[in-house]
Amino acid sequence: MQDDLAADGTAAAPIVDPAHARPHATAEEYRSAVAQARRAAAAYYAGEQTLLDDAEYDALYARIVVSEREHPQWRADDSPTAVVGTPGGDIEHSTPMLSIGNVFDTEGLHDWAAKLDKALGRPVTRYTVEPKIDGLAIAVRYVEGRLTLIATRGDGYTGEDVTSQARLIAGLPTRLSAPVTIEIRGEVYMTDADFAMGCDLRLAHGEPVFANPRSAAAGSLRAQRVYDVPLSFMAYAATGLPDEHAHSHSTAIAHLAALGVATTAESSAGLTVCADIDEVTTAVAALGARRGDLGFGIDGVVIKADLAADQAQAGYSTRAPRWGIAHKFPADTRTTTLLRIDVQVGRTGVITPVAVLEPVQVGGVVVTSATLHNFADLQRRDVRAGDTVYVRRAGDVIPEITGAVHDARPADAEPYTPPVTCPRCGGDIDRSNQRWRCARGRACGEKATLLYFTSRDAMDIEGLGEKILDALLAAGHITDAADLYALDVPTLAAMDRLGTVSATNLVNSIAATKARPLSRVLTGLGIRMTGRTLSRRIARHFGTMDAILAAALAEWEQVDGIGTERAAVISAELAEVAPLIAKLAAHGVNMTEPTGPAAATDDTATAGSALPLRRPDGTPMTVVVTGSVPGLTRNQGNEAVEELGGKSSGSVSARTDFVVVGDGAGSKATKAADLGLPILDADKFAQLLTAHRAGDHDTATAILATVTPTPPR
Ligand SMILES: NC(=O)c1ccc[n+]([C@@H]2O[C@H](COP(=O)([O-])OP(=O)(O)OC[C@H]3O[C@@H](n4cnc5c(N)ncnc54)[C@H](O)[C@@H]3O)[C@@H](O)[C@H]2O)c1
Repeated sequence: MQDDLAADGTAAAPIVDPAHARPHATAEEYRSAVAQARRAAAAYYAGEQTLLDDAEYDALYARIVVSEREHPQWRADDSPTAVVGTPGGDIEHSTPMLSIGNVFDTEGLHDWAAKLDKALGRPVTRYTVEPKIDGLAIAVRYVEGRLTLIATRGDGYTGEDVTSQARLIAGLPTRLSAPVTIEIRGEVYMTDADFAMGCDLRLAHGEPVFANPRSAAAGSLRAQRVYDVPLSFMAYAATGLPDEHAHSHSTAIAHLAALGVATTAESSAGLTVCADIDEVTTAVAALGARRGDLGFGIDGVVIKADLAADQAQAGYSTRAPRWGIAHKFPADTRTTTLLRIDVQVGRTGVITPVAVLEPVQVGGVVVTSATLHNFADLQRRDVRAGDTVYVRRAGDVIPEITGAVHDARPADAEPYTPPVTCPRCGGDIDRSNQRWRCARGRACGEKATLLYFTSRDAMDIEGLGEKILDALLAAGHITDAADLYALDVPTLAAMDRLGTVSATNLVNSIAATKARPLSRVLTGLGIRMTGRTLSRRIARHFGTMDAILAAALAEWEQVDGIGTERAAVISAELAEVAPLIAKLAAHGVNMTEPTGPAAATDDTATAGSALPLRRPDGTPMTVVVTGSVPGLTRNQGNEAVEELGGKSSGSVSARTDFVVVGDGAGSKATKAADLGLPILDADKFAQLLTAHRAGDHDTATAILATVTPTPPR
């Protein structure tokens, strides 16, 4: 079925809006989709290993909805569109426990609000915005303040009695602070911290890990095992409250909190009251941005008409209230194929298994690799190349593999064999700790790191070749880049091949590099996922190393070219090299980026200045350089674009302002012509740079005026 979904493209999308789904071609196909959805839902609600990830389920569901709309005669009684959850139980609910409608974007939200206004015949009085906790719904009865019953949502009309689990659920007191008789509804969920602990416990008991905190909560609620981990509860509704508290959703929730129940309002996500749908949109975006920092999983935001009077007037459809809607977020756990397991050796010699994945959208980001933590964990989880694995991005951390779908394992998948020697230097591995290390520690790989640090792209230390580095390492004179700055003439002069003169020259040339701009130092650190261009952007954006080290993940994403995955990797790697940075700074290495026209690439900076590659509103033009520019290397060509105030890009798209085309230009020039993009000859570009450097604005303007669009082919 995954193949079937992929064929129409729906499975590849993180979320499928029914508006974009295609109906099934035949009644048989429809029925098989219904059967598959039923099986998946049964596993999902039972907290077993999920057969599909949420996005795949949503795609399947969306096609079922569209098929039923176009072929009402096909409609099956057991269609997932006809039932809520599954299966039922012995406890009859006082009122049905319904699902909730979904929207996936701001447009959908506005449409929903417009429909609601129309149904009321007036604007909704006000709204509430609260987290859509990714757990499972329960109804909890209190009689005179004492907890008497907990029931799962089941099929929406009847649920299972799970009262005996009350002791496991934090936030749900067995006695309220007042002797009231009410029914509370809310979500049982597992916090991120409890989920991590739960996975370890299950592994220790030889059981497969849960796919995500939601299925962990569902599994733990129904199971009775000694090692079950704590569950948590958050209330989002109640019946039976007196009018003074029940006249609005926000007052009802506040009263529940006063009775001692955990609610959405005091959670880290909070409950926001909004005057209109624009305020709602802002609140939804704000909560979405904090999604990773809440300490528990949310799969969206729930928006409700706040006033009980508005709710009563709007009423319900068969499956869901009309007065509430969920704005769903992209799923944060997806399944994909593990292509192979790579082994990475970190700067300090730590050896880690890394999963190389079939690219998959997780939480709105394309993920291609994920951590497998350590070898012991990998073996316990029994993850193998070829497996379908769960990939999870909990907020802004590096994606992780939480387990494999063992039922979907190909027959020929071989168990993983960890390395016996360090994959980088071939030396012994120290296995005394769970985190394996090359026995040579930092010394492993330091030559490669040092060579890069001293290279032309980075600190560009003249006269320091590979042979001298080898000799310095062998003699123990240096162990890292910072030690280079402590070398003195007598030490160097005493070495083979180096006399006093050469030694003096080398000491001087090393010392001269202390003044290099921060961008060079950053490049030299060899942070994964950054190169020279990105290091320059980072340096210019933050200005100082202190600001870089203090930057929060959200600030990283402000830097052009840095998305969530990259931000997490870069900041983690920087934290790892922080001691080296401190040591370099102690030797007097410059840790600031010069400002001035050449540095003005920040989108907000120097609007209206004399930088030729700025648009009238001061934002940088996007320029692609392809082929050679006279007098400049490729890197220098890109640097020149930035010096001129533009933003250099490696790929041509409709958003490119113009393309600089030089000798040897290839497919990028062709694509630019296809798109009818303006082209600037490389010679003219070199002249533009010269004119700009000479402060000759008229010539620069005249050259830019020759940039004319080519007609599309
Ligand atoms: N992966 C699978 O195989 C699979 C199978 C079945 C369902 N699903 C997932 O479940 C979803 C459908 O399930 P559903 O019908 O239970 O709907 P839902 O879980 O998406 O939404 C309704 C539920 O939201 C919960 N909720 C959380 N916070 C709330 C709040 N603040 N206010 C009100 N309600 C709140 C309630 O429990 C309510 O029952 C699908 O979108 C799909 O992603 C996945």
